[in-house]
Amino acid sequence: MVVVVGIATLIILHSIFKNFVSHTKIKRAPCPFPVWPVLGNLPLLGKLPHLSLYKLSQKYGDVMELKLGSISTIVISSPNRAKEVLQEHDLVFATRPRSVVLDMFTYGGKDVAWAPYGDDWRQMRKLCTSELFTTKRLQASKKIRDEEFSCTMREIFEQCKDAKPINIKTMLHKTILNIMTQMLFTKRYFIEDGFYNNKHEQFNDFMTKLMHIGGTFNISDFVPYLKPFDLQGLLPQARKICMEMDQFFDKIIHDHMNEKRADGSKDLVDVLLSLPPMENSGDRLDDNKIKAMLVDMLLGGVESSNTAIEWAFVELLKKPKIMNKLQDELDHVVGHERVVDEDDIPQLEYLQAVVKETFRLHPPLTLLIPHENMQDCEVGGYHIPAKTRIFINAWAIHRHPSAYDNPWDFNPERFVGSEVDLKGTNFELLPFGCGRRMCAGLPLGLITVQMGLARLFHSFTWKLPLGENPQDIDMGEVFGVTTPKAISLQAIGIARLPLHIYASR
Ligand code: HEM
Repeated sequence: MVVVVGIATLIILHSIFKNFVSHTKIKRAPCPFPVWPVLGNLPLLGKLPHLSLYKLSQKYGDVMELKLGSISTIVISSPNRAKEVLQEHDLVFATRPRSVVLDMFTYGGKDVAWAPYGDDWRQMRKLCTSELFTTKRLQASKKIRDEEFSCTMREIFEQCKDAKPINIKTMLHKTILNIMTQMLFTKRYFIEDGFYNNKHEQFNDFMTKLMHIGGTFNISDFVPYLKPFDLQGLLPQARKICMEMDQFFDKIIHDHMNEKRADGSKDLVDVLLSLPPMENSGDRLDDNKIKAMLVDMLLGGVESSNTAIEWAFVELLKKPKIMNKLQDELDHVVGHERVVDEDDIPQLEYLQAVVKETFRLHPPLTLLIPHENMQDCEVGGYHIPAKTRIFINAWAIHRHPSAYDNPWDFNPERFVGSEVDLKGTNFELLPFGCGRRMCAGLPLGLITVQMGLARLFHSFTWKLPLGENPQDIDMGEVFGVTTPKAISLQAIGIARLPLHIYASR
């Protein structure tokens, strides 16, 4: 009897002790104040969430837990903690939270970027690496990029003659969109007689709206019981965009199935149409999967590169010595009798440093794409329950004092001779993310930014319109799918190569 009572007492004590230990072990990350009823911390995000969250991290630390509406959200703001999430617990954090509007745009998450982690995502992601973004395919599309940048050079050259200011963002948008649409479906969207026009307004119109609505912070994603009320009126707009987009993509698919190109060349839609089905039905990949991939590539591929190039322009205008040094390198490696070629990039070390420094201070996706954890996990000693939303604040990480001296200063020299690359192995520089969900289009995005800058600064030197001072350039940002400059930059190009070079391209 005594033995039985003794054993029972030991069991009870053990379970009390275990509970006590597990309770004291569970430590939640600090939560900023105030937490409002219904909205939680949402009002703290303001118009520029990456900046507000950076400021909060100065007070609450590198791992914070916010209540956004009813959604628990962890914000990571240092390289070490990013390494824990994206490398040590890569698999646990490999899924994405749902978003009402992006679900509509991506045919219910049939794409890669917004798809939940699972077999469908794995297969689509494999397609990206084995079929769509291979080195061979990137090499094959070199001519497209070369011709598009040449076309842009000619346009700038014409405007140079009257010293006309050029809207850098609008000009690059046309160039990069043309590169993407040519690679995807062999069509240019802004060209007539060698110069751009706005002939394809419908396409341009829904692309602009897609970017805008896709990047809007939707309250329904954070306070799910408000979903039926759609307080911001996003759903009718999203439905209209989806309808127009769907018709547009249907026509592209239809044309591709019915017209074979005389030269036998294949664009990315041809490749997608030639792939076997993932399900056991049909004889090829489901149309919605193809369309969802097109959305990813148009949404992800155009604005991110454009945003980066515009910010580089701003920084180079503000620091003419850096612009001169970049141009000296270009002159030394390329000379004045030809334009820059993609094969020159490995020799252009200072250009690569300028690009890294631009991505550091101005990561186009300031909070990457949100991640979500599939299981409970611990980061920085804090417990993170399953299904928590994760924001990796790349904008804050890139300014972390543990990684950079004078982090607010634009100084490409810091990357000259440094081993830090953009491939997601250095957690102090993560503009393309890292791990399983890192950018699937990195090589294309990177070469577009490098070539864009190389071509534009080798062929022209740049100054602000008369009376404007570089130090007064407005540095305001707008938060959306990407974080571009709020007021687009206008600059005047001055030709710096012999005239026949512009004419011959
Ligand atoms: C300068 C250019 C670009 C930047 C800065 C950029 C940045 C990013 C970032 C930060 C992510 C999310 C990573 C994460 O959540 O951890 C991402 C994902 C992605 N990007 Fe890019 N990107 C660029 C260009 C492109 C291009 C050109 C394409 C394709 C044409 C592309 C396709 C994708 C896709 C499909 C994903 C989703 C990957 C997944 O969830 O598995 N991106 N990108």
